[in-house]
Amino acid sequence: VLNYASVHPPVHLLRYTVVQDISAVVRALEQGVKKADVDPAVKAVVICGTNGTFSAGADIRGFSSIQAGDRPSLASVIDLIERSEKPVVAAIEGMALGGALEVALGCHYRVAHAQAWVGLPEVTLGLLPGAGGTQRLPRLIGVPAALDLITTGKHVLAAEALKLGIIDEIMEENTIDAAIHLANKVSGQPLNSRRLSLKQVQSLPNMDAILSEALVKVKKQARGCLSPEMCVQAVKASVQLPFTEGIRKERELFNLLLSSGQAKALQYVFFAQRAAQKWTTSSGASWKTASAQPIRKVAVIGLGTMGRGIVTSLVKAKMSVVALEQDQKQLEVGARAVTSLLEREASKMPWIGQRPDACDPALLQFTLDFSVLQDADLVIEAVFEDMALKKEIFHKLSAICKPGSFLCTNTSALDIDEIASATSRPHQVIGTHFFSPAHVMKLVEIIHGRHTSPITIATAMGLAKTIGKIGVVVGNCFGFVGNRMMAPYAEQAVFLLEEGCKPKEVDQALEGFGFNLGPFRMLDLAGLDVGWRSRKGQGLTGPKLAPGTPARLRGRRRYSPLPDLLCENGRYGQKTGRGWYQYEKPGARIANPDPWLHNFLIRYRDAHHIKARFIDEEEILERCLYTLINEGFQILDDGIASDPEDIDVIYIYGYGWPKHRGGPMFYASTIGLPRILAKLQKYSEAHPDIPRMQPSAFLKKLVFLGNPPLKEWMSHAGHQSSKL
Ligand SMILES: CC(C)(COP(=O)(O)OP(=O)(O)OC[C@H]1O[C@@H](n2cnc3c(N)ncnc32)[C@H](O)[C@@H]1OP(=O)(O)O)[C@@H](O)C(=O)NCCC(=O)NCCSC(=O)C[C@@H](O)CCCCCCCCCCCCC(=O)O
Ligand SMILES: NC(=O)c1ccc[n+]([C@@H]2O[C@H](COP(=O)([O-])OP(=O)(O)OC[C@H]3O[C@@H](n4cnc5c(N)ncnc54)[C@H](O)[C@@H]3O)[C@@H](O)[C@H]2O)c1
Repeated sequence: VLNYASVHPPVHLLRYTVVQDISAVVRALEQGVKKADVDPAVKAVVICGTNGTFSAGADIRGFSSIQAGDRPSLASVIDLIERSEKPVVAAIEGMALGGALEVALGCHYRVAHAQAWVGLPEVTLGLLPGAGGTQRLPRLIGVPAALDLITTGKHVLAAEALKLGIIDEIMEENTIDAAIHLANKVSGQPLNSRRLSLKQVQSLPNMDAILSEALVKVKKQARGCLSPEMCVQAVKASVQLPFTEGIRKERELFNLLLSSGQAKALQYVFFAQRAAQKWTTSSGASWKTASAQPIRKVAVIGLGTMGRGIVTSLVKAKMSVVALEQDQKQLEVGARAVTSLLEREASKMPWIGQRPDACDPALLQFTLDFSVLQDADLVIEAVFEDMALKKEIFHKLSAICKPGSFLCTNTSALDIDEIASATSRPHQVIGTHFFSPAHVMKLVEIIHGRHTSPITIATAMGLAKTIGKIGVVVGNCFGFVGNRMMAPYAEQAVFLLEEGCKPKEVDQALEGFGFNLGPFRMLDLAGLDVGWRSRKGQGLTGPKLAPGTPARLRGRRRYSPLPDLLCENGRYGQKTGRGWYQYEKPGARIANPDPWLHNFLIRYRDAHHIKARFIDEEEILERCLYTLINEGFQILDDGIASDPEDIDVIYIYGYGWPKHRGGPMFYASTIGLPRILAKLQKYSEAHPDIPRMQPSAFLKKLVFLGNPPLKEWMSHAGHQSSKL
């Protein structure tokens, strides 16, 4: 809320706070500007924020209550600012995001502190800059740069903003004084050349191509998310239409997005991600009371698929890292892989490559010697998914590492308590489950065992934040949250192959839904051997399987041996160049359908007397997604996740669930729980041997209670005390 307006004669200073209720600020800005306009003692106006911050833009929570016809609109007040006959200067400290940058674009001059940053992040909230930003920015900095900022929502620092022409001056200190000085200096000068609405967008010979290429690019990346495409359309309007008509088009597109379910979903994710940082446990420990210990040196054990990505993430965050392997050959392979990942990352971020301190080799040490781990503040184990091996390593670590060291495991599913039992410090043992590829994926599931201390949880969460990841605290059970839900999803995908689908058909349906990768491409990337090892560990296949067990049954449950058969044929996915697809060579990324696999599936169905049938996209989606969601309800009821938001954050940042669909639990709430229940009932009747299709008791209860909104679900959960 505009909380302070004081006169620094002859400059009128308008201050407003960080995140604003649009209507209150808009009203206050309107009054302030009008007052300054009519006061003959005022020669110029400076608009600034409080406490070193210009503004983070509109209050996102307020969007749900914006009514058509809300007056005065932010856009009209920005017009008022621009039309003012007295120069208006924006003094930007901290950040100017969204509507705040739009206010600054309405000002005649913009001065920023060197540490300030600006951006139009609306696209990430399922919207577009709705107060003239899509029309003024292209007029100020040209179409290509405006498209880049508006369609990605990226923030730029003052120096870059100056280069782009967004701001006029950078100050090392005292931005407001500098703005007042500038306002005094320009007072009385003509303002038309400073009014962006009067400017033409700079014409370019290849403008049509720029706009159509931008459209193709955003459509390809958006996976069904509408806002980037609408942003391009709005910028296109700035090129093709006069300012006022462009503004009308911007408003039309904004309203369309505002009323779309996608904007609601993306705004839900914004808050869910933040809520996930505020963890609590049933013992009363929480983010408020537990403080993270400083972590300077981290050791990573195992430089396979996951270890190398984890090391890369740590080095990128400038942490000192020791990486350990089991033998010289693996160490060399791992070291080469890390080096190449770091080089690739540096080439993606040239500004890092230019910094002399970037990826300092002194920060990274490769070793075969466990004793080097002695002074590590925190160790992350990423060896094979094998309980005996992990326990052996944790036993060793417990003896070698200094008493304060935290011991983390990257296990995908194994019991944290059992791993901790191999140490003399179970309170310092925790799961830090990174996702593949670990240098890219944002999620780390933080799994605490029965004895894990609050400080250990806080430290693991702190480490995740330091390296730019999103930690979500979950309870300990087989597969935790993400993989426990992934199991019925992947199981359905394989059952669909048995029944007649091809991997590509299943992947296409789920990629069409918006996933980064369909289940088979994802499994090939992660490595089929990881699941195989786990199934062998559980006695579902391999030497521990009781002789005479039918190939497609485990107990009375349907089982598909297809993934095991692939592994027995040496098909581990991308790493071996063959999996559910074929690849040009081991490690190559482009998945091509493999005739061998299709023939293999035909022979498999014949051998098991399965009659292939046509399965439509609706059935593929419902069976894969609704069984996953069903497990999510079970997880909530068991207290393994503390709320649906945590599950959604896990799925968006760990499994490539399309953000504009808000995560599986949010998606379920938009479909309606009665429909999910009815479909699960239908499929479980058709497949009584798939217990994971039987609707969870918690889902049934919520439907019985009248399908309450997601925010109320947990008040009906069955568990007495959270396992978290
Ligand atoms: C600001 C950040 C960079 C800070 O990051 P940091 O890591 O320091 O902290 P947190 O992220 O943890 O945040 C702390 C705390 O603050 C909450 N919060 C942050 N930003 C917002 C916000 N914008 N709104 C609400 N709450 C916010 C956050 O949730 C945390 O609290 P919590 O309790 O959850 O822990 C970072 O937070 C950040 O990036 N924020 C988002 C910034 C952003 O996206 N800004 C843009 C907002 S959208 C906008 O400005 C839209 C404009 O284009 C204006 C459009 C005007 C529309 C008017 C048109 C109406 C049309 C209606 C139809 C009428 C028809 C007619 O009249 O004709
Ligand atoms: N691959 C994935 O997508 C994925 C995702 C999340 C978690 N995980 C989990 O991460 C862990 C590692 O999986 P991965 O896919 O990286 O396996 P991987 O087979 O690619 O790599 C394991 C590495 O550990 C090394 N190793 C084995 N024993 C060792 C020892 N005694 N000392 C030092 N190094 C040793 C191996 O040489 C190998 O390089 C597993 O627990 C797995 O379940 C895997």
